[in-house]
Amino acid sequence: MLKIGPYEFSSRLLLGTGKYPNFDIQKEAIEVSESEILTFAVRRMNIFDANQPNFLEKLDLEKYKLLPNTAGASTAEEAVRIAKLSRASGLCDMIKVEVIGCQKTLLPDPIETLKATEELLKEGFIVLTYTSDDVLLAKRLGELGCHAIMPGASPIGSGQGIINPLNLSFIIEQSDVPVIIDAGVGTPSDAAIAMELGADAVLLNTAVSGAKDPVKMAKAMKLAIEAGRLGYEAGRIPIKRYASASSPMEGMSIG
Ligand SMILES: CC(=O)[C@@H](O)[C@H](O)COP(=O)(O)O
Repeated sequence: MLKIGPYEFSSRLLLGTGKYPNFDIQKEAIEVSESEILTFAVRRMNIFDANQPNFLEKLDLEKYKLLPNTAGASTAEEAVRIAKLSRASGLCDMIKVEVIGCQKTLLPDPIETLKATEELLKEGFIVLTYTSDDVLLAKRLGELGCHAIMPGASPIGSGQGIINPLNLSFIIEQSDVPVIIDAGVGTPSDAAIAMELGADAVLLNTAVSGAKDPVKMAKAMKLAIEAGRLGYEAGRIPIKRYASASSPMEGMSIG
């Protein structure tokens, strides 16, 4: 089970809701993924105007835990304001902190991310923080008491996969809270590698919504995450420099 704050989930795939070709494909892909947590940018929701299209409108929201995110914020103050707006609208007490420091790379601003996390924890939110793969920053976030740490595999929407597995493994090793690899996943094998490293879950969006067949890719991601987790739990063999026969002859009497 994946445990985040007081909540428990059987799926280890968190899915974004944006950029699908249409709402029917979005709905089908999400269903097939068996994801239980859906994230969306609060800023893109027309919370106060019922006449505007709502990009969650086709979904049976009873079936999912919503994870509003603060995308669009570039300061801690903005992120906190977005989170409070989201909670006031009754969306959820969980929030994904996303404070972007650079519009070209969409990498998070470490200082503002830390500040926003601290403030939102004080406000009683269940805080999941999107961060870079910086090991010490992840440590500081954990010490603050955030409920999950979400280091990026590579820049959002880039599909570059896991650029720094070593840093991610250090983050996973030191963390007392779930580590969710977020952003940059391009293929099912990227997601499987994240899980084999020992991540607790993977959050992705573009790899599914931008695939030629999003529904098929959603299924592939689900299976890859399950396979990666099983592989991690099974324990991989040690890597050896030289060969070691798969059918040893020792103890066999060959005439
Ligand atoms: C939807 C969301 O939260 C994104 O900001 C997230 O980081 C996913 O990134 P990818 O689109 O690269 O999977």
